[in-house]
Amino acid sequence: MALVLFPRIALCINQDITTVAQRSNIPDDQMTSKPRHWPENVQFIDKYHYHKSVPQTVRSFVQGDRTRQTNASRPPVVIRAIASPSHPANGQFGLFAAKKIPPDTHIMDYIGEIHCDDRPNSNYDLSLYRYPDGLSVGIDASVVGNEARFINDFRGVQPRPNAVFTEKRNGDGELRMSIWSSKDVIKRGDEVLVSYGKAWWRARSDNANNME
Ligand SMILES: C[S@@+](CC[C@H](N)C(=O)[O-])C[C@H]1O[C@@H](n2cnc3c(N)ncnc32)[C@H](O)[C@@H]1O
Repeated sequence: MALVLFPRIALCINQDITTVAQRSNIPDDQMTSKPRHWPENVQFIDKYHYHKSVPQTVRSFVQGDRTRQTNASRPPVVIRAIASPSHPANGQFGLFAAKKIPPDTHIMDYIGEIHCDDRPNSNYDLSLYRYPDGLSVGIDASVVGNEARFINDFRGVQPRPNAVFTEKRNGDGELRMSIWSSKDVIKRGDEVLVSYGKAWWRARSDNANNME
């Protein structure tokens, strides 16, 4: 899994959600209610947005047959500010279980902007699919996304992740990167943590070293 993040884009802090929507030409009917602690400079969405770098064939592949319809329900997680000096993401946000989550349970899907261009500076960019010819499809949640964008890596927090990313088609046939609980129960109040993968961290430490 290659999760890749931007150093937070310096969008104007008091820019409201309407302004972001207008700027990105997003229809009003795609605006959904924001969860608590949602940042003002990120648009909350529950459906993919498609960047112009995505060819129609790729878009059709991601969307699938779309003959079925499912209703999305609110995920069993909440966004919470981290205020623990021992947490490596102290001062940021994380995703926490709002209720007990049984093992091997679908928690939610990672939603953002589907793109086929390179986003080397995004820290919210997750790899969705790679074609044999090397074309890569990513989901970038740096500017638009859902609660899943707040999931942290387990390193320095817990000995192991309690959740995993799994590529799967949803009930509508759309290709999603979903978050599932792993083999253990996640207790109410526990932080939900995945592994971003060693390559994700290596890429960032290489970048930091190159800037020295
Ligand atoms: C996808 S975001 C996760 C949500 C982020 N904490 C936030 O509040 O927006 C990835 C960023 O979270 C932070 N992060 C996540 N897991 C971390 C960890 N184990 N140690 C240090 N930083 C972490 C890093 O700043 C990373 O670039």
